[in-house]
Amino acid sequence: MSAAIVQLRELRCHFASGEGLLAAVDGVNLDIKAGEVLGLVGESGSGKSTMGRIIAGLQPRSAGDLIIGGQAMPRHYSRRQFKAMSTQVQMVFQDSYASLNPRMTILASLQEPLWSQGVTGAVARDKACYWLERVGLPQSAGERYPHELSGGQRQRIGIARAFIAEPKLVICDEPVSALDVSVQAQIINLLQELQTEHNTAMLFIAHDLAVVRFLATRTAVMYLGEIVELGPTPALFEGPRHPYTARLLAAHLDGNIKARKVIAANTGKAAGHKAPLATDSGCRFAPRCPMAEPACSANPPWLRPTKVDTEAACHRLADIEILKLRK
Ligand SMILES: Nc1ncnc2c1ncn2[C@@H]1O[C@H](COP(=O)(O)OP(=O)(O)OP(=O)(O)O)[C@@H](O)[C@H]1O
Ligand SMILES: N[C@@H](CCC(=O)N[C@@H](CS)C(=O)NCC(=O)O)C(=O)O
Repeated sequence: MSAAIVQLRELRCHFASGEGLLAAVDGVNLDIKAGEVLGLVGESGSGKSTMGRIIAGLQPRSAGDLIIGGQAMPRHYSRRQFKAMSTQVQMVFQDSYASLNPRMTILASLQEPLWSQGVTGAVARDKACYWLERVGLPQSAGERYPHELSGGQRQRIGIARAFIAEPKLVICDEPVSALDVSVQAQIINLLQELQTEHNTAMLFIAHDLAVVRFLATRTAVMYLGEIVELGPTPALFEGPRHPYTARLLAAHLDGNIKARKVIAANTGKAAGHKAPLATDSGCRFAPRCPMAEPACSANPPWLRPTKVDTEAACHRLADIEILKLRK
């Protein structure tokens, strides 16, 4: 069992909203292990980006512990603490402009993470030149500015910039969803190559379940601020135990457009489904769950081991396992 790079313990992030405190992340316990690719899926508004941003130090948490490389992280970082943390954790954003300074050349942007670690001069420049080539760009691109590159090229730079200082974890938040379909696969392949080459752990946030199934060793499913199912990707995709996971997979993987529309109409933001308030009790999925019983709305379920080596937070787990075995 490899060591955990990141440990989340009862992690919470609440935002003030008109109706009260909105629980974007609500009591998440999770380890990200060295060298693993952990997929994070769930509908829009389930708290995936917020969780990624908290781990990357871009969003303060409201409560709970964030432990990186065995060290408890503060809620608010000083400049020095942020620098130290970012040697271990880097992020690739959906919007490739987000990590690049428009006034800096590509070569300078690539060197920035090295400079902040005290690596400068020819050593930093040579490394940047190496990475430019490694992500498939011509050396001449180093002299350009972000707006002079295509979206795909810019994302390659975003990736190079995340990997250049050899972090232990790279968080990818929807890294290809803003790109042309024709370049998405190339970027996914590049991420996979680099992850394997450097044995970097990756938290991979995506709506595209097929991509997560392809890339991730383990997958976590989030629903309204909570992890409802977690486990090895093949087991989770082949034998989902949580009714929400089953529904998510059915809608996305069957390519069933009608089902997808029904789900969209019944889920999260799209349906005006209420975001969870910090005071809500019971299972968050109960109002939409075909298996729900009155008890489901009374107490919150917790993650429990299933018979297929995953964990699911569902009060009806025992019945679901029996149903699955009968099939
Ligand atoms: N800075 C903020 N202030 C107030 N509410 C926020 C803030 N950031 C996120 N939220 C809310 O927190 C919830 C979780 O948002 P988050 O972006 O983490 O979800 P997500 O699963 O990443 O969604 P998507 O897949 O659409 O990116 C949403 O209800 C969102 O509106
Ligand atoms: N003046 C440039 C130097 C850039 C540089 O070193 N470029 C690399 C490629 S990324 C190179 O080998 N250039 C060709 C050369 O120096 O002969 C800068 O620092 O911005």
